[in-house]
Amino acid sequence: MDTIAIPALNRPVDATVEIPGSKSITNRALLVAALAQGDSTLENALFSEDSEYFAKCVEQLGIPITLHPHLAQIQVSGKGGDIPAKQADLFVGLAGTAARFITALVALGNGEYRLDGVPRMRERPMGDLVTVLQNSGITINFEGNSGFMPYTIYGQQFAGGHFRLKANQTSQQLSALLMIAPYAQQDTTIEVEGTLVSQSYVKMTCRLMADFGVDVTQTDDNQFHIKAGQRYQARHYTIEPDASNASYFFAAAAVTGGRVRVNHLTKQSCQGDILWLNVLEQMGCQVIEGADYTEVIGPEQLQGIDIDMNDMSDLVQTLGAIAPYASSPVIIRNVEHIRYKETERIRAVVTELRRLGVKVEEFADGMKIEPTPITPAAIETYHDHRMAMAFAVTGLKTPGIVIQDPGCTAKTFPDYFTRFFKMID
Ligand SMILES: O=C(O)C1=C[C@@H](OP(=O)(O)O)[C@@H](O)[C@H](O)C1
Ligand SMILES: C=C(OP(=O)(O)O)C(=O)O
Repeated sequence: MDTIAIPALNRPVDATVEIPGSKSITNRALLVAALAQGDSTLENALFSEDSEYFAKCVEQLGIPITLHPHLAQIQVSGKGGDIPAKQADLFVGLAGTAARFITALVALGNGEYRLDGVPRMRERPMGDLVTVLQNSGITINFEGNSGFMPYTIYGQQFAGGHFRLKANQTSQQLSALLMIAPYAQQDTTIEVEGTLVSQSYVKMTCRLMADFGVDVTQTDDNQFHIKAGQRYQARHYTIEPDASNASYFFAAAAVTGGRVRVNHLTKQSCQGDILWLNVLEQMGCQVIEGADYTEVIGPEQLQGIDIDMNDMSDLVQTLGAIAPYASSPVIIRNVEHIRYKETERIRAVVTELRRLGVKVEEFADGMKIEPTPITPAAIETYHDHRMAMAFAVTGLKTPGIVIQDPGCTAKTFPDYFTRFFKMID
């Protein structure tokens, strides 16, 4: 297996970086542009496994897509809600957004659509979404366990109506239903039953829908109404840099007492993970906001923090990876749902921190990390891009840290290590 050795720096980083487009915005924009009538152009789109699987699925459904990777541009020729393909065998890799959003998209078609992913994708929750589709009259055949991929959906223009949906393991199933609902046969109301995790991503969904001309009415935190007959408008759309992927670069400034500027990303971002800047401020960093950039300046000594990360759970690994360098414990709470992501993330972070000799206590919904001197080790990444990207930052302060299978960053950030090494050049 490939590995990358991270060279420890005995100086602060001092760099300005560009981060590729947001995965979450790219895949939402691909979906709504596919449903719009006519040509949309997505600028600063992400080119990575997650977005490429998504684009390929949309194309297989008969909606033309032209990829211009060198321009970071994608053109989508939307079919106004029509799904031309009557049959498709679709593969989503490990992309949770593709799995959930494409499942919902094919429910609008009139045909037979088989969906599958990598083995871990077959374990990730789909059940609450497919139950709503079944309750609306759509037939789904599961090849293995009920509620999990692989399955075949017999689409027949989603009926809409009133549904209850659980969203305590992932918010993506709610986002998926919201985005197809304008094309349902009747108005749709979705009532979230119990806890809604990752709320910031649902806000992002409503924002993208509004940007493409569709309204969602929210009567309270858990009730969403979408009028049938609304239509997305094709348009030119510029995608923000990925705030989750910017977190590693800001973290590099934080741990080395250095300075990192990320261009084209500001606190006005529609991505919940922009809250990472507040986390770093609370840990002692200085954040400078420019008109079209944000800069983080790290302190001499990071402080610990006690934080609910439910709304920014993709950052648990970033915080976990820098936590041992804080002067007091870091406590991460309310993220039980990260056990269902690319890997069982609470277990993965705890295991790898312990491999580095760090004192960590695991909770059902988080962990407590004590300030501990680190013993270098080879970090296992469990096919999870965020394990590789986050623990590379740990390696900037302790000589001898090695990242196994660095290629797993291809999921959302194929040239992460090129940019990471440029930052410390
Ligand atoms: O809707 C989205 O784009 C996402 C929602 C979050 O997932 P959960 O809702 O499963 O927490 C996040 O972890 C994922 O990276 C992207
Ligand atoms: C959880 C993630 O991805 P997804 O759920 O979209 O596969 C992620 O990118 O950290």
